[in-house]
Amino acid sequence: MLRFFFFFARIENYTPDMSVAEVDDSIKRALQLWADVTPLRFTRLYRGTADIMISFGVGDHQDGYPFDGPNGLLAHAFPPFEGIGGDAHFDDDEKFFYRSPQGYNLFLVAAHEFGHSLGLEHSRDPGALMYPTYIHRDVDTFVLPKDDVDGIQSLY
Ligand SMILES: CNC(=O)[C@@H](NC(=O)[C@H](CC(C)C)CN(O)C=O)C(C)(C)C
Ligand SMILES: [Ca+2]
Ligand SMILES: [Zn+2]
Ligand SMILES: [Zn+2]
Repeated sequence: MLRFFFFFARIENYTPDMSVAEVDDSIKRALQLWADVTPLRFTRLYRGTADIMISFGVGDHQDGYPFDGPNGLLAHAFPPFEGIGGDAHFDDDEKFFYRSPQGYNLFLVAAHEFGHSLGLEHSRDPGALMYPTYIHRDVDTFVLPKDDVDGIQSLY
């Protein structure tokens, strides 16, 4: 019998770095990466409280984990549990890109954060998405590395 894990996600605000459509598509594809290899299913909410509340903020944004200005920390997310659990915050002092050979790609950053939102810790494999340091990759050819597939499938 097929069993699914349903998560709700809501984009609370937007970065000025990209168009709304580009942010929406980046987030959608970052969630789809994980759904493609698990019985996870994501539904977008436009109001109210979702499991994964997605927002952009700068400096102290009232969760006890202030951002640090340009570069350094790019984003953070909380492991799944009630309240702030699952939420993903992006440092809007960064310039996020939709598709470009350099800079911080929102899809890649978001995919990493959602790994945390779903319960994954960091990986020691430098090829893994869950490696603690941002590594730029070509988003057109990006597929979820095996280390990450194994990790998420060990949870769901
Ligand atoms: C360019 N700056 C970096 O590589 C920084 N790493 C990050 O901002 C991590 C997110 C990336 C991997 C998307 C933070 N993290 O783990 C969130 O879950 C530092 C290594 C400087 C901390
Ligand atoms: Ca920063
Ligand atoms: Zn935060
Ligand atoms: Zn991380």
